Amino acid sequence: MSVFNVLWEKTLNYLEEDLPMFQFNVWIKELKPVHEENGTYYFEVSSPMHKNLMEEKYAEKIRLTMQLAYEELYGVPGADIRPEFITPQDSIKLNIDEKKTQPEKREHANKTNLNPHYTFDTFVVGEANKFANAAALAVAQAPGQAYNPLFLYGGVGLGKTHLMHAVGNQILQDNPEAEIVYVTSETFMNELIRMIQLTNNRANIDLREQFRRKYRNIDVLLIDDIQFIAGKDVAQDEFFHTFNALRDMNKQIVISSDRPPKEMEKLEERMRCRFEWGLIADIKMPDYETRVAILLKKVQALRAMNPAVLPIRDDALHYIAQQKNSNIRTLEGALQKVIMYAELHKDSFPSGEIDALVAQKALEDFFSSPSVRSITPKSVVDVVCEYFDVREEDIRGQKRNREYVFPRQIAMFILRDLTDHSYSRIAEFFGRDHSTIMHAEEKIKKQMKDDPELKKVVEDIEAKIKG
Ligand SMILES: Nc1ncnc2c1ncn2[C@@H]1O[C@H](COP(=O)(O)OP(=O)(O)OP(=O)(O)O)[C@@H](O)[C@H]1O
Repeated sequence: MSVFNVLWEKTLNYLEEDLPMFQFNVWIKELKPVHEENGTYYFEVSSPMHKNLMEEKYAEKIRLTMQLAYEELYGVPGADIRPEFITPQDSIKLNIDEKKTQPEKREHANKTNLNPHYTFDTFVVGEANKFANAAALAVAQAPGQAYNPLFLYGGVGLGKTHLMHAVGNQILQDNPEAEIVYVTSETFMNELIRMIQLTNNRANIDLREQFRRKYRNIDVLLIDDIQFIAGKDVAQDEFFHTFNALRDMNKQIVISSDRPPKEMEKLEERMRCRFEWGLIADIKMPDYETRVAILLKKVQALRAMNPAVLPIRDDALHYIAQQKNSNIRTLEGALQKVIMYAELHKDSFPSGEIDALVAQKALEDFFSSPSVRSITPKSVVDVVCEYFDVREEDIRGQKRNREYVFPRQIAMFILRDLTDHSYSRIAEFFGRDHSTIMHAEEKIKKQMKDDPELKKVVEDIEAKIKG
């Protein structure tokens, strides 16, 4: 799938939740992403009337949503995104059909859901992750031959996903023809369940074949957060056969987990022993110097992407990095918060640079919140249910009435705000895809900016949760 298609798929998920069903089905779903050039994203529309309507009514919404989706996919703001709507005649004039059939190779190289920013170059190596990094590099240089599977484990937000993507990106760079699939175990399970439901209908019997082809006719499988598969019998069984098929053909498998195989209680024995066949490498919390170096690298990347980001002095980075109990994702969150704060208050520090004092001000409440460990998805949902007088099964269920969707999104937002649970972990609790959690987080964040009453509601609920 091309980068444009991946971005559009994610944008569609968001728009589907935001727009009335009729508008979404009639106008938005019909758009055909055809071509991207220097930030302009061309969509083919069915008629001049459709084009006018898109330009007048939906263009801005689509632009903002694509920007949000871009940031969520790649972890950096989507620079200048401009949607453009063209009729089939325009598309001939612009010669877009010709561009669509550009060399096979380029199209192929884009067919991946890897984050291009997660590479070995952007991964900072220190004592805590040097073994995992070396193992990942060895695998990237000799896929299917060095260690198979490579099993990476470690705490939340310490770089497992980053390293997996780095393996994939490196293999793709050396061999643009390689078929690489990155998937979380949660998505693997959801796809499997959907496939099983659909194949109950005999007309769809070849879906099973399609599913198997997707996971077995590839060169590299990167599967993230495998711990969620433990105890799910059908998924474990399917994964067992996928694993065997790939390994028998010397195809590389990289697995990540929050714990080593021997501590995964509900994991079937046959799976455990296969996970132990290759190499098991752990990632620990990086030391202080490495944390500073990681933050520095993030700042450099951010400023390269967006020169308007104010310069940040080393003492500010040291201030952030000294928060010992925070994982890298939390530190990145702190850095983002400092940048946002500085942007809003830049008139009050004439030096134009972000220093430790500014960082300290920006992060007044950030690190002093209660231990993130004591706040669980269940404890948040309990308080939210009480506040809105709804039942837990309605919040965690699939109903889409506003009376449930709104508290559900608030609960998702609060979990991201008060804890360092990953999107996948929260998604798993709500039985949804991680993009739904990202969307809820962004949506509530945006609404809070415009609506002081909502801000107060969220603060009240958060205060109750903190006790
Ligand atoms: N050594 C590092 N160098 C650069 N960035 C890092 C490093 N370690 C972690 N990060 C960054 O921290 C963030 C969180 O990392 P990542 O998502 O890979 O964590 P994870 O271990 O997969 O977490 P989870 O268990 O929640 O899935 C990412 O933005 C990643 O780029």
